[in-house]
Amino acid sequence: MSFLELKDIHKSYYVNKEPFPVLKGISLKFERGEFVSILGESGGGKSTLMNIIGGLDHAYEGDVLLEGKSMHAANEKDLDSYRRQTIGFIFQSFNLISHLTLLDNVMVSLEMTNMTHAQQVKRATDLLEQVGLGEHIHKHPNQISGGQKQRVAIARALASDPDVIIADEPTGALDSQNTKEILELMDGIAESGKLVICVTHSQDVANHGTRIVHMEDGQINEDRQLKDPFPIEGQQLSTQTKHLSFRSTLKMSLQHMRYNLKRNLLIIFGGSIGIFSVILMLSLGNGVKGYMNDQIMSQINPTTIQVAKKVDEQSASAKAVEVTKADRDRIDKIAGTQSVVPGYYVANGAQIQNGDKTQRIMQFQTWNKTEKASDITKGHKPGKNEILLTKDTAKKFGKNYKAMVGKTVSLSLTAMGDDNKPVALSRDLKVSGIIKSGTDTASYETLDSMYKAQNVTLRANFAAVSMKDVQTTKTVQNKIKKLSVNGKKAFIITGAGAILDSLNTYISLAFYVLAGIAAISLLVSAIMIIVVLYISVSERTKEIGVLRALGVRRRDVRNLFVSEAFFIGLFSAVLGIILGWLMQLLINHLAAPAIHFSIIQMTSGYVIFGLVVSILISLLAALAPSHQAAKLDPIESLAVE
Ligand SMILES: Nc1ncnc2c1ncn2[C@@H]1O[C@H](COP(=O)(O)OP(=O)(O)OP(=O)(O)O)[C@@H](O)[C@H]1O
Repeated sequence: MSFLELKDIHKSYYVNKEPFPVLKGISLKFERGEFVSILGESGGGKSTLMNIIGGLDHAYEGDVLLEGKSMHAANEKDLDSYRRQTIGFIFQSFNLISHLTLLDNVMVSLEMTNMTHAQQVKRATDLLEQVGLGEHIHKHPNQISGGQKQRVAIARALASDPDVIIADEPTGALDSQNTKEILELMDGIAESGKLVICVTHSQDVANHGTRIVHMEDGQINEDRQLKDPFPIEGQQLSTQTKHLSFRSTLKMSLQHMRYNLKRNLLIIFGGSIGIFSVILMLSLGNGVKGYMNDQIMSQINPTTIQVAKKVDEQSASAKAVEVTKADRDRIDKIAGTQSVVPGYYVANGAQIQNGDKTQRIMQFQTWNKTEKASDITKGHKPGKNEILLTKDTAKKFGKNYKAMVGKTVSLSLTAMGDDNKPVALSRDLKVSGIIKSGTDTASYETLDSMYKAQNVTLRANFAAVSMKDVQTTKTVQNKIKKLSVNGKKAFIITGAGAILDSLNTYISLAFYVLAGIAAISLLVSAIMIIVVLYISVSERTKEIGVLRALGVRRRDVRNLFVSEAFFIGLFSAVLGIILGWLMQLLINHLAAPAIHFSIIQMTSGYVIFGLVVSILISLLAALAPSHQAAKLDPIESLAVE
């Protein structure tokens, strides 16, 4: 049984569906320790035969037997492992991976062996020393000469200790001195008990080996033994291989990114702008919402709301809009309410007279908990026959507005009788104090007695409902909104509480629109990443071919591009977050004197969101290009100039 045997190999290429036969029945036997040169005219099918022997091409008739075992039934996985374990390729154009150092070029093969990392580094260094490149291991391929490149390729081919070395015109690109040295190295390989098969045009090179096989018209027309094969000592154990680990693909993609640092930094910067704008928009939305709430909350009591009757007509009668005792009891039953008190709001404008000055005031209502007692700057809340003036109203009666406290003013307003006839009411009230914001107020009892004095009934047109905290207020507010009479909603929330809710909705809406615009820049980054990865795939086609020839699986090639996209996404997100954070510091610092509030409020939620979105977008963008890379045919990829 021969070590490697080719049995009646036929191979045709199909051009426009027409078969073009290249190999027409090749049968050959090879042994370890042989240095076989395959000679023949150009286009005679030598490379085609090498691809079949090397497990790169599976579409042929006939059979390849390795130690008697047929390769015909081999699937893709078997062929990957065959190339890793049994074959070492040496190419005419060296095919080193440009972004890896010489050491790492050799390491690619070794990373697919069961050796420890330290053993791998030692073996790669030893091999490079053996081929005379010990001092250059950290150089990149573009920093060494052609002859040196071919030595690296030899070291790489030998790395995983394969049984067969296939060399396609290994000296084709070298001068005579380098040719001599490379042939000596190859001699040494055969001498070490490996099978060396070398395609060449040069008779001199062929004469160097132990055997010459001559091909013509797709067949062997001469098979000549020059010397005895090198002796093999015992059964050789080759190194066990495995597929490229995920860690190695991550490392390789980082190495590639580092090699193309400038370009990748630009891409990452581009990507980060998308993430930066999304995070900044969300944080700004958050900040503005917080600011608005803060502003409004500072003027109202957030745990008390005003509830009015929901009526369809604009000018409903006082009776129709009355929030009755029954209504208040209904509201009071809702869990979470602490107090429900009647209130009256004068919409028609009331008048306050102080001496000869009369002021018309647009808002007047009965004192209730929506007013903030803490905002009373002088005096106290209105008691019986008292009135509390806002700072604005008080100022209209004189510069020294605080002097109004204790004075008596006359409050006039128009009440509506049950017969819908207006009744004028007026009473002298003592100014109990000044409040810096809110409404001019008197107590409900005071107003009630003013009404009674004129035989008019005061009908509460709102109820002030108090809760224990803001959260309960929201829940109760929603429950009140749901209460109905005859299938129709019974109440509406009035006052600042109502504005707050809709304001928040508008702010959120506005910022979702802005975040949407920022999302467009994310989309642009995604397209950019897709384009970049496609360019990268086409730039690296040859490298993909080399990796496949070394036994790297399709899946690992895909992972290589996916990991690169992952890193682009990750680094873009990190940069975007840092930029966003810096912007937050800057804007908040600049805005602080004017608004005393952090207008940009980045949360950890937004940071995580940005990170996840960026990585997801990059991975999605990598889908098609990485799939394309994995799909590439290794022979075609290697043939790319
Ligand atoms: N993918 C392909 N599709 C169609 N024809 C092909 C393809 N690859 C090779 N051929 C043809 O098959 C024939 C053998 O090609 P191959 O590369 O094996 O020759 P070769 O002996 O290695 O030539 P050279 O010494 O010039 O490298 C050539 O005529 C070539 O044009």
